[in-house]
Amino acid sequence: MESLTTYHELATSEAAPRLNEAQLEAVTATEGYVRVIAGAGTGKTRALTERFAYLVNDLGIFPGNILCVTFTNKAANEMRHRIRCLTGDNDTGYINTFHGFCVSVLQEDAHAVQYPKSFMVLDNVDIDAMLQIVYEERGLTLRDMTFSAARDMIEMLKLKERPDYFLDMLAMPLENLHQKYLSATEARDIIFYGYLYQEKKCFGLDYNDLIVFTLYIFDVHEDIKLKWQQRLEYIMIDEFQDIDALQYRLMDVLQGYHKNLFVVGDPDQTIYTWRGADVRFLLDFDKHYPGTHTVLMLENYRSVPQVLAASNSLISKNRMRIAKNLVPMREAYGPTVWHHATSSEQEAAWIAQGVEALHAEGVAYRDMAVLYRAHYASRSVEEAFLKAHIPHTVFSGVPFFGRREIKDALCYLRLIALQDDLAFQRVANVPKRNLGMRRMVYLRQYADEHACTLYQALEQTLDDDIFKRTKAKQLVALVRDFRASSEGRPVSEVLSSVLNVSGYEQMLRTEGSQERLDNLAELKQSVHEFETSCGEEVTLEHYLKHVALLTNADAADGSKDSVKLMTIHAAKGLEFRQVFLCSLSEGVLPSRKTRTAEAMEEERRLAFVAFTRAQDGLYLSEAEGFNHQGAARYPSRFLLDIDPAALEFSDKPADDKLDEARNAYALTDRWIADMAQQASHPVGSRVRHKAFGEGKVLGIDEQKRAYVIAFDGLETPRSISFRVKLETVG
Ligand SMILES: Nc1ncnc2c1ncn2[C@@H]1O[C@H](COP(=O)(O)OP(=O)(O)OP(=O)(O)O)[C@@H](O)[C@H]1O
Repeated sequence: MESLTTYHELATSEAAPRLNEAQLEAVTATEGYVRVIAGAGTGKTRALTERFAYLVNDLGIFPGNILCVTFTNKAANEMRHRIRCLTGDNDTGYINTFHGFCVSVLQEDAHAVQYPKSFMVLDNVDIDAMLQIVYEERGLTLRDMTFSAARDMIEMLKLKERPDYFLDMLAMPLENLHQKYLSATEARDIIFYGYLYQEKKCFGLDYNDLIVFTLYIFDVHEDIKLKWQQRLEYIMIDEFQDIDALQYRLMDVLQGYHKNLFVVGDPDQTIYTWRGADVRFLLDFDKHYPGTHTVLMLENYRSVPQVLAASNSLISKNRMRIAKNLVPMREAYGPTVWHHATSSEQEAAWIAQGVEALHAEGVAYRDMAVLYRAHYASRSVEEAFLKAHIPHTVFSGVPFFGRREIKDALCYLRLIALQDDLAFQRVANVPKRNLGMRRMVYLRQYADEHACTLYQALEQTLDDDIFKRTKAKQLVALVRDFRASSEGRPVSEVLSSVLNVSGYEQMLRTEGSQERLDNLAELKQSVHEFETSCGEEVTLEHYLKHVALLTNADAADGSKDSVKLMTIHAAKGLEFRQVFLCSLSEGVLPSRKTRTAEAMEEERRLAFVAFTRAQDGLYLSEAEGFNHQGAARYPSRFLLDIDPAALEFSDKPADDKLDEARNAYALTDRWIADMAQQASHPVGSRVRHKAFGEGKVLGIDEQKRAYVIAFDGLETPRSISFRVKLETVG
């Protein structure tokens, strides 16, 4: 174990960051199955990064033989950067999200399922554009189903009801799939098959497909599977508490040859159950992989003791958990404050004042964050910040990469790289080239008849009369010129140039859309950063696949000195010196949609994730008033979960208000308990009710959670709630 000594020396030397015993163990236990169960802020991410460096620097493993899976692209970028600093190597191997890794597999091996290397990764905006086509073709309206509901439905069908859907995409000829779509009659089927057809037509893959296609290729091509298994000598997975079943399957396949699998997670930070995450994968890891070496990390380096005391007391109220307490390593003082305001406006004003006061004490704006459960909670804070001229950036709402100008710019790049229909439809007439609806219909018909893309249709019909007074020729010339000249050119340069030559930026200048121009500048900057951080040469195709996987949180860079406003989900994995958690009202956090005891615990975990983002100070606030449904607002139960000794108060709510609040929690809890009641008497059985006497169960209303009972002594049947005790008769 010479390397361990070397590493230990390195780890405890002045030059390198110190690692504690548990971290050191996690870093140096490289062989076999290793599970790290660690608390928030205990240095999981640091241990993961150091482990990567240890494998490469000390053990001589090639970065290209290591897969390191992170939860967001932002985390992947950060890790890549940290690892480059540690190893000095530009090749950082496969540090990616599961989806990003699948893109790498498919880029190399999609030919095995007759998909081209240039397949497209679809994001929500692309999916909506496809739905738009389906809705128009089949006369559906948003009243039939909103796009967002349609996207959810497609995802559920793909995951649960029709998990074999991909066979339709792979084995069925395009025309047959088209027919299946045309002959569908129910809205659900029309949307589903219409979408599959659109996807296949442009070789588009959504996030779900990326994993499903990869698994399918591994299933049917033993040689390809073995190649990847052999390549990945070490696999490490961060945020393992939020892994879902498909990702777990993928990981299980990938580790099958070398069997070196390292996972790290915190059961108390599971906040994606609603999206299919299952903490059991972490808890039962040792059962699935016997011989698992488990490391516990509890020493928290992030937060001051006051913040940890509040966090520990909060999460200890969850019943379904393995008890563990975070141990503070910092000694500094820093408050956890509960502020009760009389209105949302006052709450927001208090936050603005707090931010200004901290700023005056020398805290940079970029080191402060305002977190909230739901997007709408940001509005009043934003208004207060505008009034007080506090620089701030909202990382929620319309995602950066979903913004109109960003999507348009990316579609110009796509038009150059792929000439796909979606990109063409989006920007052919932006800026105006006189290629409106009528000419688009003409092109669509031509494309259908000649089985070609819209862009090819335009190329072939350019001299037709219908295009006489248009700028169609300029558009085709633009695409041709850029296609010929873009190879080998940096993507950032192509982007700047196409926005200029196409007249797109000019159009925004004429419109006076400074914010959109600023966003484009930000995009150019992010492309440039990607090029410089990527190491290898970035092609246009490569960049486009990467960007389709980006989410809102990925745009949350730390360069601007502004306060960050984001949802708690977006703040996962991040840390800030000062955290303001606002709108901590019952019905917001916990959300009023909480229907089960499990969901209530997930809400509490969400609050815990928010608390544990804070390094030096945590400010919790809520306001009196009425919620959107017109009911009185109460402080969140999670505030009362906190050990009062860990809190400082700034305007405490009156005691009678708190009593009312406790009554409101009890009501919700009773309702949740009722919802959990199951029917225990089958239809047809005889029962006895304490007031109505004997009767027969006629039916069971699951929706209402009630029996329908014909009592012998009553003329008409009654609905009786599951919650009432009934005796079995006979
Ligand atoms: N051994 C250590 N000594 C000093 N500081 C440390 C040590 N390990 C980690 N830290 C610091 O503690 C903070 C938290 O570390 P890190 O982000 O890796 O935690 P984490 O476990 O991934 O957190 P979370 O799960 O809450 O997102 C960071 O600022 C990191 O630099």
